[in-house]
Amino acid sequence: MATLSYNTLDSLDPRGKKILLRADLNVPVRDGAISDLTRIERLAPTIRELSDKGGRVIVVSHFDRPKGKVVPELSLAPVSEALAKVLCKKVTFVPDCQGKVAEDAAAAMQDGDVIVLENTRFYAGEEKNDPEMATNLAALADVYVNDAFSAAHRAHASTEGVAHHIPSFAGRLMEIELNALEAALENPERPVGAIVGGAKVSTKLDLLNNLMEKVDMLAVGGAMANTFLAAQGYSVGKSLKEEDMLDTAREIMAKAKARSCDLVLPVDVVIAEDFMAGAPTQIVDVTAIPDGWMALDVGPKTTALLIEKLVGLKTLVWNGPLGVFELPPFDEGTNAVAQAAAKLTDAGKLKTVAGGGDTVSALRHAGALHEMSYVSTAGGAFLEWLEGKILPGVIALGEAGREVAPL
Ligand SMILES: Nc1ncnc2c1ncn2[C@@H]1O[C@H](COP(=O)(O)OP(=O)(O)O)[C@@H](O)[C@H]1O
Ligand SMILES: O=C(OP(=O)(O)O)[C@H](O)COP(=O)(O)O
Repeated sequence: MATLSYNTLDSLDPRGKKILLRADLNVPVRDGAISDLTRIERLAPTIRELSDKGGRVIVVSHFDRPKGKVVPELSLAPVSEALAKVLCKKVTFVPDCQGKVAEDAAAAMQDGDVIVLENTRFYAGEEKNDPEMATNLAALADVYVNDAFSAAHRAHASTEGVAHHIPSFAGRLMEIELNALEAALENPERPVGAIVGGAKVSTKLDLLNNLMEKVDMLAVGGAMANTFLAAQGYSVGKSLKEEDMLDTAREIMAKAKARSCDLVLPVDVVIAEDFMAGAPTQIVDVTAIPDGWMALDVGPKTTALLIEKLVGLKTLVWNGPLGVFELPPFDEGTNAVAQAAAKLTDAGKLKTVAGGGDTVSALRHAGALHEMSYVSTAGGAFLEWLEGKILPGVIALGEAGREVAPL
């Protein structure tokens, strides 16, 4: 868990400066409405500080994965409205993040103003870390502040490239996340267990390889588990799985055996034919998922097994819900395990560090959020940090920041 030096807001006088603030406004959405405000609430103090001190705050963020195309449903306009409500302050939405529209909006700002630019991932250059896009973003501002720890594992134009052009600083949330995770997990009390679930199989499955070296128990749930079940030769019906990653899953299973890491996979699942509330469900062993059905939650035997495993741990890290918690009854596994973790934490028997946009939402849904020892806004970034990687967005603050003349 390496750390790097970086400038913080303590060394920035924001007055009169245009500040490009990389936030993570990738909030969970359900039925078209924002279902959890945690990322916005955790970001708000940085914006308030910069704006109250006379900075001109240009918020930039991605939202979901539009893959370089303009997808109107993935506009940041509604998130900008939610930000204004949390800040109790006028926030102007700007319908582009580079080019004339963004340049004019930045040029018209007064001290203390806050604007939100449109989704950076509407441009393919964002995820390619295109130098031209990074230059365009940097040209909007005098300084760059990265407060998006949860996107710091992505080397994108707005998280990495831009820091090479203008003086760069870590925002307050970035600072808090890095310090809190280090304090909680630098020398964790063993045994350490990890629960990894959720749906971002292609980006998270690979990192289990390294994570396994850091933990004594690794439990895999959610859609992530389906790939492991398929890799074991079980049919998973039409469950979400990653065909390309079956070999990686096999590698991870073999490595767990060789390293005596306790790899816990579901033994039973809750299945449905349709992805909707009220659809008929069944509980089946993982060996008996019928064609045309989907595993949407861990089953009761798996839930009991996971709770039993928790009792033997001193430290738990958790990213990714165990099922489609947004759609009851597929929230039951996540709820039960979260409540058990909360109880053990409350009793002082377990330290729990959980993170991820949807994980936070799931823990809140389970009524277990406030018992966690630390809650990070980050999921994938948190897991990569835990692997021992220095995240590109953090490296850029430490090293690229020194390539440009200081203020
Ligand atoms: N078995 C499953 N099949 C499909 N989706 C699942 C399954 N289990 C969990 N999910 C979904 O995973 C999503 C969260 O995954 P992810 O984005 O990786 O978590 P986080 O944002 O906390 O890092 C949730 O929207 C949830 O519905
Ligand atoms: O929601 C996020 O990460 P998370 O789902 O791991 O918590 C971040 O906004 C990063 O999003 P990405 O995984 O599409 O790059």
